[in-house]
Amino acid sequence: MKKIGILGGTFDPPHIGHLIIAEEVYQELGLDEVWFMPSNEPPHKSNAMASGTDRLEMVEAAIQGNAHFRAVDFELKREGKSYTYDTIYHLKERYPSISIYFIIGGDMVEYLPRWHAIDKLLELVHFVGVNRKGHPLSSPYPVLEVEVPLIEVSSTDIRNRMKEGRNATYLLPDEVIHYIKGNHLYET
Ligand SMILES: Nc1ncnc2c1ncn2[C@@H]1O[C@H](COP(=O)(O)OP(=O)(O)OP(=O)(O)O)[C@@H](O)[C@H]1O
Ligand SMILES: O=C(O)c1ccc[n+]([C@@H]2O[C@H](COP(=O)([O-])O)[C@@H](O)[C@H]2O)c1
Repeated sequence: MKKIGILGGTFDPPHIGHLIIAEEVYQELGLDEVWFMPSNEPPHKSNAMASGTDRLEMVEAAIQGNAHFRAVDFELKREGKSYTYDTIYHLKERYPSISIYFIIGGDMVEYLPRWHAIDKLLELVHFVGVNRKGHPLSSPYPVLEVEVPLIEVSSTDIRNRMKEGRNATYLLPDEVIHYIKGNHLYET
């Protein structure tokens, strides 16, 4: 059975926090691949500023050159809120012989009790929690814990910097900054 990590997210935009946690979990758990999966509409927060197409392009730009990372558009093809249970249910039908490690930051670990169909979802995936500043890992659910270097970066902070014309160099790959500037994202 292939061990596939899935990093679901809004990726509005993708940043080094996403890349570092994906790589750390890949190494630590000996995964075969990590799939970066942008959501269509995030279940628990307001919709992304950038379109699904732009977010997928930015993810592709961010992971280029890494042979074990892949961008997948499963959720972007589905209308409405991207509940993880719905996605994984269909994925399991399509790829019956993969073992899924769903990677989430500490903020999402805290939120797990409120995820849609969480009990059924727990039967389909292994959750992997990584620490995030302000969100030490603790959960009533079985979550594999992987310790990562604390990177205090968020998409919200990057969008704010972009809007204010402030520098975001090194917080996200140059290729993503280039895409953002070329497509006039996050200017208002
Ligand atoms: N710096 C970070 N450290 C650890 N986990 C992170 C970090 N940034 C994002 N994650 C995790 O990556 C996943 C996808 O995150 P998402 O795309 O929503 O980015 P975000 O920076 O949290 O966005 P926003 O600021 O817009 O809420 C989530 O599980 C989140 O917890
Ligand atoms: O299914 C749910 O109820 C659910 C609730 C909150 C978050 N998620 C998923 O967790 C991942 C990270 O969420 P976010 O909002 O930080 O991008 C993303 O794949 C979301 O679809 C899923």
